[in-house]
Amino acid sequence: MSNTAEPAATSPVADLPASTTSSQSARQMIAALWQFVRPYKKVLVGAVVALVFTAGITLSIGQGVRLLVDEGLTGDSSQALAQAVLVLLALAGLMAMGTYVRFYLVSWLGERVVADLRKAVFDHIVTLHPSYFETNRSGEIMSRLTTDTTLLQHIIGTSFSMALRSALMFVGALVLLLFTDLKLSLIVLVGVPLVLLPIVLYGRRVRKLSKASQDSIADVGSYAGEIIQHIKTVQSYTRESYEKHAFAEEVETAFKIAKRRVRQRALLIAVVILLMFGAVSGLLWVGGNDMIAGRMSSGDLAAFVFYAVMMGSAVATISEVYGELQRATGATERLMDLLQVESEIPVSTGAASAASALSCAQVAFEAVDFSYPSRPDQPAVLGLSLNVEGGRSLALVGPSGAGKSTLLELLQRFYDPLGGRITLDGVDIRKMDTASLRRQIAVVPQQPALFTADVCYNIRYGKPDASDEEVIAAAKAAHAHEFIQQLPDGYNSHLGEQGTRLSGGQKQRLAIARAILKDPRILLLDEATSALDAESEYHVQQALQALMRNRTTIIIAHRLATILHADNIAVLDQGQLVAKGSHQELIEVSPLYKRLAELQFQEAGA
Ligand SMILES: Nc1ncnc2c1ncn2[C@@H]1O[C@H](COP(=O)(O)OP(=O)(O)OP(=O)(O)O)[C@@H](O)[C@H]1O
Repeated sequence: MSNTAEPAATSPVADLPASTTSSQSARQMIAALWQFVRPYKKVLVGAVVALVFTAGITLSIGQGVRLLVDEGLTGDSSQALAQAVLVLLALAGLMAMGTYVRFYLVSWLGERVVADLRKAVFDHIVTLHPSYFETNRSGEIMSRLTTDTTLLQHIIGTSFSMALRSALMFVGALVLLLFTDLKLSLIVLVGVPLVLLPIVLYGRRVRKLSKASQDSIADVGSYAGEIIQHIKTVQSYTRESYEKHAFAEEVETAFKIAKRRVRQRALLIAVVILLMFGAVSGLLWVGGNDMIAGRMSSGDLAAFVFYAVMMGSAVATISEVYGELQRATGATERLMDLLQVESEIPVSTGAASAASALSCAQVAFEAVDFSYPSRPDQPAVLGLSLNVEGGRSLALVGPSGAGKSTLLELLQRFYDPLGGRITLDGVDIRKMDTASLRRQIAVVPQQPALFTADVCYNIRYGKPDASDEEVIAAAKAAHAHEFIQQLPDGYNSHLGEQGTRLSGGQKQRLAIARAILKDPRILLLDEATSALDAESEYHVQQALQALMRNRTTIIIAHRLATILHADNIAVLDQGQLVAKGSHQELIEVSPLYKRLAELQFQEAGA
């Protein structure tokens, strides 16, 4: 009956917004969670049996107390006392056993269900279309994976069982009270609604504040995340004290909201305690008088008070757990919402037309229109038609914001065009299986994405089952082998978070090695704009030449050398194709190209 063993009051996670609609969303929450609990029905049954068993034992302890008082303490025989104590000890032993089983099974269930839920959410997240992550802050998605699931773990592993146990205790204690003394029981029955009323009323207020509190905690988290991510910028502009100040404000706002919530909650607890002990005192007064008048034994009164306190603490526990269950409703809702987001671009449709059947890997953009979901009124690509023959290379040039990167994103189907279509060997890429389409494409981005792992892992990302020899061969072809060998642990050298321990040119060459290992039919290159030193540049160029051979290649070209080597050049401006041809042709027909080329020549000359 003690609710100190598993304190319900504070979970390590912040308060989360609770849903405003009450019992309906609670039912939905249980229905949603049930899908995850169902596979472990046996454990659940075991836990419930243990729970009922321990509740029964706890209730019978009241009878033990009665025996102890009547037979042992107020009787004369020490034999009777010994017997009563033995009965109590036996009950305690059984309870310890039952509690062990209950605690283990229930906590196991909480951990297991949350582990499954986390996996389900993550599995779903990695298949979502990229624009989802533009409209939803990554910090918020992370907090669903960690904070919301941790809260649910607490709820399933602790709060549910406490609520159920308290409900059982409440009913059991009530029945036993009625058997022990009808008049006193009626007093208790009048007292209980008095205790419940403020709980329900105040509970609502606390819930509203919880939502505000959670939102401000999320703000604090994303603020800190951003600062840590850009720590070098913060320090180089010596903005530390400004950031400290701004962060402190966020934290203080969160504190103020939390303070209001805590005050309401403290008030709630105080009122409950006051009412509960008021009721117990009333009971002792009436029952004590009955005992003095000889209408009740002292053991009966002791048992009665025992049950009344048990009932009271059951109600108190439910009041605490109630708030948590409300918060869990919010957390579950958010997780289920996330699970129900449908990817606009399915990763694998199982469609018949597999890109693996590509014959020459010819890429064509046909009257493509596109604007990003976050900027629907601003076209990023407008009526663009462009053709790249299989095995040939096309350089995209144009001022910043012309839509060059967007074309590469569309071709990888991170977004779908709003008008027109993109075809591979004449087949609309929307009709292809997305996974097999992407398997045909390798990208070497301007800022290569490296994972917090070693060199080998990062190169092998292009082909997870590649042998060590294949990895080394790819690194050699990418002109990366020499510098990798000079790293402290060669191919096993750890690269630090996002590959921070490598130079720009080295990162690029790892990305090229990764692409070589993938051995794609189509290659998308976004040349680094940052100037590499002559030697790095030479190595990167060599590596790229090797990689481009016999592959359909689209390059966002910033370097003159690349532009001159490309089979064809497309000039883009404001999402439109303004000219296409060879370098010589374009110099003559496209003033924009001429200007861009002159700038390049000047740079190259310099
Ligand atoms: N995720 C996005 N959400 C909204 N708008 C975007 C997004 N990415 C790019 N844009 C906008 O789309 C337009 C085309 O951008 P894109 O990145 O394709 O240009 P770019 O030619 O590759 O430029 P750069 O050479 O500077 O990389 C720009 O106006 C840009 O602001």
